[in-house]
Amino acid sequence: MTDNLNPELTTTTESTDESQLTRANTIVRAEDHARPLQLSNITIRYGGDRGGAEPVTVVEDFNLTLHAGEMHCIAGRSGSGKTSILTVGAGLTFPTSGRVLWEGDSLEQMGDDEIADRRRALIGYVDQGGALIDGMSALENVLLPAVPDGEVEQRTEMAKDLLDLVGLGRRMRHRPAQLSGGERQRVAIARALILGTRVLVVDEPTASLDRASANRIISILKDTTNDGIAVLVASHDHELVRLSDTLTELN
Ligand SMILES: Nc1ncnc2c1ncn2[C@@H]1O[C@H](COP(=O)(O)OP(=O)(O)OP(=O)(O)O)[C@@H](O)[C@H]1O
Repeated sequence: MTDNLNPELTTTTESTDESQLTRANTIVRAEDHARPLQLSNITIRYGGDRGGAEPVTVVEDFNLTLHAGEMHCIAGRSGSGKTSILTVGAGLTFPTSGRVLWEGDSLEQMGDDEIADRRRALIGYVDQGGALIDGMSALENVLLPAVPDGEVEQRTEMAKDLLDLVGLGRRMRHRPAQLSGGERQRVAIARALILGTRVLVVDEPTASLDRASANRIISILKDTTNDGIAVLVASHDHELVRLSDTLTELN
């Protein structure tokens, strides 16, 4: 794929200025663009509240630096903590201890509103199954993240381009029920890229897909990294593991 999935990214990385302005109006140093996501000494523990379920430590002292233009795969058996790490990295949940840094800034120093703003500008999250809204077309689903900022009109061409790039240019008016599992997953990936994402976080994107559909998803994720986007993916798919640039295997 030679087309650029992320025009905003090109604009910012081509600049030689030491500091750059992101959509969230935050000054980001150039070197921090190269490491959009870092997890430092992350421990995730669930339960243990008074009267609650038994405590379970899922992840202990976990470290990861995700680089721009790289696909990192978190592999491991079911229940090993892959989704837990993805949601912590995306700032959707908080670790029990440790630090999450987005472009060099620690989430500990941010309030809820700033985390939400920064997440919208930085991260596209595709959850397991890539849930879409049933009553909306593929195009409307892709444009959904642009609704809160009133940017639907301005992003419509980009949404069409993204659907083209994931091979669904002729299915824009189709609703999720009219698409296959792999096609729905591709719409979900396009939707996660619509705001000019620099980090694409994807949970088990090839689960329950046949080999051909799974390979198509993998090649879209690889193409995404060619545009400088960092991809963090949880998967036990051998082909995805093989094609990732870096790998963490959880026990
Ligand atoms: N909110 C929660 N409260 C208690 N336990 C939880 C919670 N969320 C996850 N867990 C437990 O933490 C462990 C890790 O879950 P997680 O979903 O991160 O694993 P996973 O590797 O993504 O699994 P899978 O491959 O099956 O999706 C599991 O044992 C799960 O039951």
